[in-house]
Amino acid sequence: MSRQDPARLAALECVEAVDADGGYANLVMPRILAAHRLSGRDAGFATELAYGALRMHGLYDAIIAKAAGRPIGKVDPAVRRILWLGVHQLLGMRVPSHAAVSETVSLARGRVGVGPSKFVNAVLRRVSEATREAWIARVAPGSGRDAVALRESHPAWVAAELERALAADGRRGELAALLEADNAPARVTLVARPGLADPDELMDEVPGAVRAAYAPTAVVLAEGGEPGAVAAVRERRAAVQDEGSQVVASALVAVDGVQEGERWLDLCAGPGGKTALLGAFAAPKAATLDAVELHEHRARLVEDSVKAVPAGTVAVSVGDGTTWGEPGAYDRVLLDAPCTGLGALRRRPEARWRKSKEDLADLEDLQARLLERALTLVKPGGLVAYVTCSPLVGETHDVVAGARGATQLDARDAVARATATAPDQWGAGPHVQLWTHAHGTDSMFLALLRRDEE
Ligand SMILES: C[S@@+](CC[C@H](N)C(=O)[O-])C[C@H]1O[C@@H](n2cnc3c(N)ncnc32)[C@H](O)[C@@H]1O
Repeated sequence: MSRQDPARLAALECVEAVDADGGYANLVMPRILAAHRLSGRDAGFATELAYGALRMHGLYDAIIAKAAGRPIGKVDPAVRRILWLGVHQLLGMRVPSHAAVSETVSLARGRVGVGPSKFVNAVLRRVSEATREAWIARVAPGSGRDAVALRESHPAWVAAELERALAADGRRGELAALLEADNAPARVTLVARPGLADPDELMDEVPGAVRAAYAPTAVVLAEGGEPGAVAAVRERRAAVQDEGSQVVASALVAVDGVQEGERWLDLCAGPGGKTALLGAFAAPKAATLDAVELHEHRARLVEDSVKAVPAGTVAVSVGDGTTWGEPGAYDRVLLDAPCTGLGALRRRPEARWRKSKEDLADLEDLQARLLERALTLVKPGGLVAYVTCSPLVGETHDVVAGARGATQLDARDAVARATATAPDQWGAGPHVQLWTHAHGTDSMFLALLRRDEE
């Protein structure tokens, strides 16, 4: 039995659990790290290695096939996963070549046997003979969309949809920057829920934490920052939440001025990040918030997320948002619709490989039905915020264009008010589209609709 480096073994177990068994890296990795008793730098190395391999294997498959001189389909999947880890150390991390090759070969010997480990050795030696740039020039030459997609390891259809979304938002020519940003791990951002925690409190507690660029509630942790170590997070007065999510939820509250006792609805609430932020805004105004979620286990997560919000503010229900509720009952409705999540790819290394065009068509239909229901549940004159963490045209512009009985407001004004910025910095309107490469947030879409008076 050859010696195996525990951090590399942990990375391999994560890649296997995700690629072979359909797991989610962010759920399986903490358990694997705990089982190997890895923490600090070793845990960071294992996570960077596993996540990088899971993200970049579209590119790495092309390089492995070239280096091996055979189609990738002819490489045993168990061996291929080990090769991803080796290639990522060689081309995506600053691991010295000899260590990357010898440690990965040891891993292969222990996992798939001596014969395949020799193949791993030969392929990795060949890969180590050229730089990342030289390999890219060989397997993905040119600057066309497919070459950019391969270079940045995105499925071709995803790159095509993102290119279309950029063009629809006046951002032609930004595809490479967007796809590159998807491959950079996101810093952890916290929300200080208004009235429950203060950004200064979070920054005092966490060395190196700084205010985020736009949302006054948002604090960005330094690299390696551990949210579980923050008292306000444990007490649910603060939480991990992307800044883009904070911006769009806050924008719904920034329109019109909130009146005492308003009724609000969060129609797709799980796991409850935006519910808790809205609840924190609602409590001082004696507004109430109904939160609806289709899945029981996710509704329980919503209940947990609102623990620190004053009692009596938020009521959580399990229900189907396409049929739930009392028509005309609400002043403000947040519809944070189920979507492809293609605007949040940096958070989930495997996500880009799990979606298909068929999923997109199903989601577009569901999104349209949920928006129709949201516009039924809001009062005449009331507001609906339609939000997705996807910028795809079919999930954003097309869904909003199909809405009946409502008028679209200029969401840039609401975002500007929520973030103390100028409206014209938020695009051409009337929607607001945040972009990972431009704003450093998830690529969230926001449209604000006012239900027409009868
Ligand atoms: C984008 S997530 C919402 C995220 C949430 N707003 C937050 O900030 O934590 C969409 C949620 O909608 C739920 N969902 C899907 N179909 C639904 C339906 N028909 N009715 C209600 N909820 C639904 C999903 O289970 C998922 O939890």
